Amino acid sequence: MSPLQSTQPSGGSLRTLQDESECTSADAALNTLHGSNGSRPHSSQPTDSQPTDKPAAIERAAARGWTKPIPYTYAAADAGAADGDENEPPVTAIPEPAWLSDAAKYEWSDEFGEVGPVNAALERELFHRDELMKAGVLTKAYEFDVTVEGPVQIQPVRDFDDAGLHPIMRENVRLCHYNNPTPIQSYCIPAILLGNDVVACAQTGSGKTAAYLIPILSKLMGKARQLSGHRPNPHTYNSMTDRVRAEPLVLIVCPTRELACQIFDEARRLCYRTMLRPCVVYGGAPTKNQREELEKGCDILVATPGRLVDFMSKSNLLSLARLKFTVIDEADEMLQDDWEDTISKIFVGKLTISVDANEDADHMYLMFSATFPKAARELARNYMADDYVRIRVGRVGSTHGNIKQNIVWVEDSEKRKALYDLMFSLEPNRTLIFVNGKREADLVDDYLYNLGLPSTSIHSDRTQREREDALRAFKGGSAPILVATGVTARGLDINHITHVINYDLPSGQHGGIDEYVHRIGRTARIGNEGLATSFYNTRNEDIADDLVKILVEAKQEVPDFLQDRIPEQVTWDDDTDHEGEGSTRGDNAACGAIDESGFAAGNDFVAATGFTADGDFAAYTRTASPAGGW
Ligand SMILES: Nc1ncnc2c1ncn2[C@@H]1O[C@H](COP(=O)(O)OP(=O)(O)OP(=O)(O)O)[C@@H](O)[C@H]1O
Repeated sequence: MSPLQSTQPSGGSLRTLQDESECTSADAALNTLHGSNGSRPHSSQPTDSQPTDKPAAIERAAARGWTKPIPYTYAAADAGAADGDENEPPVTAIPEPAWLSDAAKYEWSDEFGEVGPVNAALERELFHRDELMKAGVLTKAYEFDVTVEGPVQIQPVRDFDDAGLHPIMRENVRLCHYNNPTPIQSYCIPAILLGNDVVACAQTGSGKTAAYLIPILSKLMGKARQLSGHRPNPHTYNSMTDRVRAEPLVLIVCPTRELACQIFDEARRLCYRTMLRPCVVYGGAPTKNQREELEKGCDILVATPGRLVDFMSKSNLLSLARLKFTVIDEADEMLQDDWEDTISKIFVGKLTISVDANEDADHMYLMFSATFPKAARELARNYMADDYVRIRVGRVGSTHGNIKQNIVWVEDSEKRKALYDLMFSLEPNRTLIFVNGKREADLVDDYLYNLGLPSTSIHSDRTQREREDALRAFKGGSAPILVATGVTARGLDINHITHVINYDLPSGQHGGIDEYVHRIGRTARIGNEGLATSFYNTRNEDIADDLVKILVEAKQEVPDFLQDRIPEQVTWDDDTDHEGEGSTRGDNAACGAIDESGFAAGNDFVAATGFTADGDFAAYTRTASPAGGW
């Protein structure tokens, strides 16, 4: 018997989730469900909670409050506009785009002067949709250690008013309802405005996208006219005679199509009323639509690697010669071997010789992620300027305290039943279920759907049409249960995902603990709270040690069957600033030039004094909290 097995709870009165199925309080249900000692939640004996015929199943799900499952016509079901304020004048709703790349953006006209006029319909579509994320209200004090490493002193900003933003950017930030910068934004905004290359790492859902978009776009606003390529007039545009070659100033590359569309969405909001024109290109959707958008001019290009390289090979369609900023989002994923070739093509002018090379000395390179294993960090340095700034909020790869993490023992053979019962143990809410295989995703989705639960699924074998429709249904609420493979783990930002379930925990070979962190990070974003439930059994022993460290670090309950894995002290092999032999940064970081002066208490920003006498590289750590809420 393995040590793990010997610590499993055994026998006794085996509870079934049926006992909780009629609970009205989610918390009460969870407490009983998982037991105060993390006891095995599911019986291996048959239970009678699962209806045997479909009408009864649908009736039971409806009685619990789940919406009726609908067959595959999601787009039609969700086409409605957001609810409006009675006092607002009627505004014609912008119809849902056929593809996310076609989504409406602010169309600039040269007659506009410095700032474009308000476009009420677009404003409503960009800033007032029900499904947009709402920041949580802080119920407890949060403090993060922020480590900054680099040759320049970064003065964090605590208020967007003091950040030196372009007035239109300031206004757009207000329209986004971003009241205060998050800790990563506090440091990245000044670092990027100062012109530094940046490698940044902060927890999931902490606003990293805006941390780079706000300063980059703000820097370009006001200069766009002089920097951008020729732009046809959108109001008289003739696709036969007026089309131009896209020459973006900003390139943002990320690993998944869904994430690309999401970053594009944020760029659409932050470019509102300016001449900066964002576009997105990603695989699976027709090239025609994306090409047509590029031909109207593009300043901000968000892309997945494959489609980008494809378009880069068409020199009359896309040129990177004007690029001023290259951002790699989910950088550790993008720096994996699979992408190496693509990434070096993207870093033209840095690593490879190309006719279209961008030789601009001012070209800035930025990398962002919530996880950043040491090997990826070392690789990242090859692409950055020598004087790049590295910013990290909390430990690289850590989760944050507002995700309640539950690990429950469920044998493989019992997983479906346990899942079904779990869906009845809590109030119906938007729930994301992760499995490790595409076929499993289909099977689990079918299983739930046939039992009257409003589920849909997404994985890489699905057509892009199906992927976009599934996400739309999930966001719109017509299918509030989404079964997904890891493809959606990274970056997805959907409001009110209150529960993430790891039906399968990620294996060590498939992302391991980093993928776990990304997956559970789909809930409890930007100051909200959420629950992550993971089914665990002997097959997950390979990530058990890291899982326990994550639980202890985030002050979560460790179940009985993992108690013997608790280390005396939680340490992480690669959590060090020593990035390799002879690293100047590492040496200086280690020589104790650290200033612990914080700005959390009373929002007191104290100047960092942690620099070496000769002003060379130094690392310093402060604490930061989301000033006055998110
Ligand atoms: N200052 C802010 N105040 C309130 N909400 C914000 C702020 N900045 C960003 N947000 C919102 O927070 C949500 C999460 O942001 P984002 O997706 O950029 O997080 P992230 O750190 O990139 O997460 P992940 O690592 O999971 O990709 C988004 O809905 C965004 O609109």
